Amino acid sequence: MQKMLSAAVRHTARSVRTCSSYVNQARYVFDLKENDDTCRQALKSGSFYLFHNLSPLIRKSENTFYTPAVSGPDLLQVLGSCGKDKLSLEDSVLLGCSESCVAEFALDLGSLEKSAIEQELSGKFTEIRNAIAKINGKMDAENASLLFRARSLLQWHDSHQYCSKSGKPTTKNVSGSKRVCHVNGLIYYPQMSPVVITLVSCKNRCLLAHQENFPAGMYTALAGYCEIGETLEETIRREIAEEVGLVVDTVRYSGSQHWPFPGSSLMLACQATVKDDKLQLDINRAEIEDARWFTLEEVTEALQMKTLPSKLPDGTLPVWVPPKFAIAHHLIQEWVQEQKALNGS
Ligand SMILES: NC(=O)C1=CN([C@@H]2O[C@H](COP(=O)(O)OP(=O)(O)OC[C@H]3O[C@@H](n4cnc5c(N)ncnc54)[C@H](OP(=O)(O)O)[C@@H]3O)[C@@H](O)[C@H]2O)C=CC1
Ligand SMILES: [Mg+2]
Repeated sequence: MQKMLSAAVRHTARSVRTCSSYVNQARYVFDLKENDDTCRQALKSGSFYLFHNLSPLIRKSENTFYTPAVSGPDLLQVLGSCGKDKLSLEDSVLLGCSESCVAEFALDLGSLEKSAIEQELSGKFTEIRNAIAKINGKMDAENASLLFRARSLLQWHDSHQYCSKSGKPTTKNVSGSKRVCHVNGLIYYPQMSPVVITLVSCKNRCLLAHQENFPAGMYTALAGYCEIGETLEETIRREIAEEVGLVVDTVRYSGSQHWPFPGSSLMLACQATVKDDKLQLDINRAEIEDARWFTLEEVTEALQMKTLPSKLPDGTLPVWVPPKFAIAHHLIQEWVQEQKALNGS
């Protein structure tokens, strides 16, 4: 979280203490999570990212988009004019802290009237998933990952209002790092599901798939939820066999990303290969609409394509891959770069 905010969005934050190193920042955030009084104090000088029913407030500045950080006093003013009695700063959840140790929070203003807040704060509450194509490449990647974290946390709190054992309401601590049932003492921590996303390749071809619920023309690497008891490698092996009928030969970890759609997932991205005498696909149509082997040239072209490209003269859409926000894009790009390095181009 140390460099989450661009200079453009940090202007309203007031420095309250100095965090000269990443270790200091991490320990400050730990303190905020553990200590309700420290966190309550930090709310007064913190900066706030605002949402409305999980849609973040986004501002446009020339050709870029960003989420404005609103100061505590400014937010109190907005709440004062738009519905102070319905919400307080303590309904926020802690996201982390800036390099100068200003605590950063997210607050969902879904119980207030949207347009009045948008007008007051000169922004628009925008459903992130629908806006990805529009803001692709025009929003700082760190800003996007801050939005993903905030959305997941707010959604988790919204759906964990009651204890699954006692059925009674749960209460969040001030930072929102947990919820507690005061009847039986059960503690709930924000959860996420591990998901593997794998780019299967064989020499100079890689496998991309299209699902019915994807936007038209979008192809991506194969993904699937980890089942309880599985290792990462076992999930990859099972998902690839289930979805396209291939047997994975080698697996290499590539990177990870938090992904807040539809719930909170930790996407674990891997490169996998299959043997070149076993390339015949047997597509599971219940899960995948189409899957194909693509050449390096085809994938290079798809990477350069804008999201939601225009139709070709024959009425079909060219193949395109997920935008830079998605780890799938980086997985595909990594494979292209490795192939080009192998070919010496
Ligand atoms: N960031 C990125 O680059 C990308 C992210 N993704 C994400 O990866 C995720 C998984 O990919 P997908 O191919 O759909 O996964 P799967 O192939 O595992 O299929 C999804 C189905 O698995 C079932 N399921 C099992 N466990 C869970 C769980 N913990 N949460 C939700 N559903 C579960 C659901 O079935 P049922 O509804 O029948 O219960 C769901 O419809 C998606 O949410 C997608 O958004 C995908 C591609 C790229
Ligand atoms: Mg899948």
